[in-house]
Amino acid sequence: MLRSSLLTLTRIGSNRLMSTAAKLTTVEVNDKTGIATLTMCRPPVNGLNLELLKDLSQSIDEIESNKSRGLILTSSNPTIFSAGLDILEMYKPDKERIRAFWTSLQDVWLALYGSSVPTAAAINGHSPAGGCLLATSCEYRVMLPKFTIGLNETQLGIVAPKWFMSSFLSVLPRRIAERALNQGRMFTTEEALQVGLIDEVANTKEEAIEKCSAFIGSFAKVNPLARALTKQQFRAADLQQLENERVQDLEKFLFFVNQPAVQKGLGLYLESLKKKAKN
Ligand SMILES: CCCCCC/C=C\CC(=O)SCCNC(=O)CCNC(=O)[C@H](O)C(C)(C)COP(=O)(O)OP(=O)(O)OC[C@H]1O[C@@H](n2cnc3c(N)ncnc32)[C@H](O)[C@@H]1OP(=O)(O)O
Repeated sequence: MLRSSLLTLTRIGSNRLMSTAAKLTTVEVNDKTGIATLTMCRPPVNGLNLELLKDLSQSIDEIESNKSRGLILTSSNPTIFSAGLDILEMYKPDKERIRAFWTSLQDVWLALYGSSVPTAAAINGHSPAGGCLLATSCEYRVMLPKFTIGLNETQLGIVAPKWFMSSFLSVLPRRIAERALNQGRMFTTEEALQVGLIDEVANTKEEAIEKCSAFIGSFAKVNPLARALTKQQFRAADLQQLENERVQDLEKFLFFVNQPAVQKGLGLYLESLKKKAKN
């Protein structure tokens, strides 16, 4: 792969840092455990724009092909895991770019939810909407206290697609998932633990990464192929559904996002975020 040949390798202690210039993600492989930490680093809030999504896809592919023992997804921002989709991509969108944006989001979900390696999210900050999608696409979640996580789309007047729901439903009981989605509910760390949206709480990012590593380490004595095929069988129907409906899903998104009422709602929401940021 072209990107692999451009890859620069730097050593930090027992970790190999794999990254290219101007990237919005870094991948660090721990030499002792063989586990890769994939860090999102797009200031100010890790908003998922086209470039970050492309970087995430490439990094996930890289981790798969480098035969890492597992993948831990986290953020370089100390208070935000990811603010979800970058609303600026959807507000007054550019025709070509928004197609590429949604297609890249589909790619990231297919790669992460369907990844053959064990995956865990060290959720070191707020994780609304698309951030929650990434976290629930992983097999295990460890979150720091005093943050929030959830699919808040209905609060913005938009609808989470079926595949967002698949990830959510792979973690939560149907009744809780349905109510939370309908309400656009954001869970505090404590509430998320109580309902099972996250698996553990950690006090620091380092501790969260350790707990994620311990989860991945729990597969050490399991045959990797048997584990990967078992995971993929569990997730096959969800993955296949999006694979089969990718084009329709894109067209549905484009139709919906271009509705004047949706544009108006996104504009107002952006304004409220900006006002809040100023105060
Ligand atoms: C339309 C068709 C169907 C689509 C289906 C799928 C749809 C959506 C999935 C999504 O992911 S939509 C995005 C949902 N995300 C949110 O609602 C989160 C909004 N953000 C926040 O709640 C907060 O920013 C935060 C993440 C809790 C962080 O708070 P903090 O106080 O630390 O930072 P702020 O001051 O609020 O923000 C700083 C800066 O970032 C801008 N910003 C924040 N979030 C977004 C975002 N998602 N997209 C674009 N920009 C964002 C915010 O406006 C500030 O900007 P400036 O004023 O500094 O320019």
